Amino acid sequence: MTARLIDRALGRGIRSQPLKPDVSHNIILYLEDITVSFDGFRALNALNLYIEAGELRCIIGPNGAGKTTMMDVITGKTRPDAGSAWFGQTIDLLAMREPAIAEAGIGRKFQKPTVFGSHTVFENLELAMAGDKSPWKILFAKLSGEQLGRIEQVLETIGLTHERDRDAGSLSHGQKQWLEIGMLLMQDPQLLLVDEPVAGMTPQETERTAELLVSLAGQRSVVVVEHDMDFVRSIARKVTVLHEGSVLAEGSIDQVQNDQKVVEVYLGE
Ligand SMILES: Nc1ncnc2c1ncn2[C@@H]1O[C@H](COP(=O)(O)OP(=O)(O)OP(=O)(O)O)[C@@H](O)[C@H]1O
Repeated sequence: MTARLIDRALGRGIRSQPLKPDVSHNIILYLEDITVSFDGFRALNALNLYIEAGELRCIIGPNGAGKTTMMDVITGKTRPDAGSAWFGQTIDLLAMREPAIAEAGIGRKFQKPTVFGSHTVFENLELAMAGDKSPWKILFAKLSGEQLGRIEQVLETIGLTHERDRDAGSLSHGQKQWLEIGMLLMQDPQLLLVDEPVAGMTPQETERTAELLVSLAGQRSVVVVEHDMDFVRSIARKVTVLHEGSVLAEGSIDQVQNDQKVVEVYLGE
């Protein structure tokens, strides 16, 4: 068996160490010919999508284009009828369940923040570090210097250092969203999927979120699904437009906004 086949076999099988994506070809996510049908209706239709290592990609598309379904396939929530999904060169996402996919390094931020309101910002990050260990154990255990350092680093990244002792429930909507991104960062994901991050945010919060997402890319890949075109313009280098379960256009925001097919799809909404 070649090394690649052994790696692939490991991706499917029992393992003692968490898998890390092999991005030696500079691609962190491969979706190829992914089709998902719901009662005969194709939510995804032979979708092909490639995300580069360190890239910040925005996914746009009219309602029902398949954006959520695509995220569901990547995270293992929905099984496609056909196609393949690889995390780097060696990790076969379609052979894994949701927790194993998260553990391999794919984090997903849903639209609605789900922080623990009666715990402080700091404790929320501590709890996020626990993974599948008992939350009580983590809250009452003494943190190692390394763990403390990681929490402080994440607090800095999400701009909540000065709010560390505040109950998460008393944060603004934007701050809660950043805390939840911070909770995902505690698991050090290599691919972060973010669903409509600026919905309901003030203009200042939106601007801060743009800076945060831009700062996260590079060390990891970030895929953002967003309807707010001004926001997309402010962060994206490359935009993918989905329509009827396939890629309609891909390129810079100017390229896709001037693409006749894209104009027709949005005008026809
Ligand atoms: N569980 C399901 N059962 C049946 N149909 C579904 C299911 N999930 C999604 N669909 C359909 O699949 C299509 C794609 O839905 P999806 O939610 O992926 O689109 P979207 O691009 O995320 O849309 P929006 O921007 O409105 O969130 C829609 O027509 C939707 O009604």
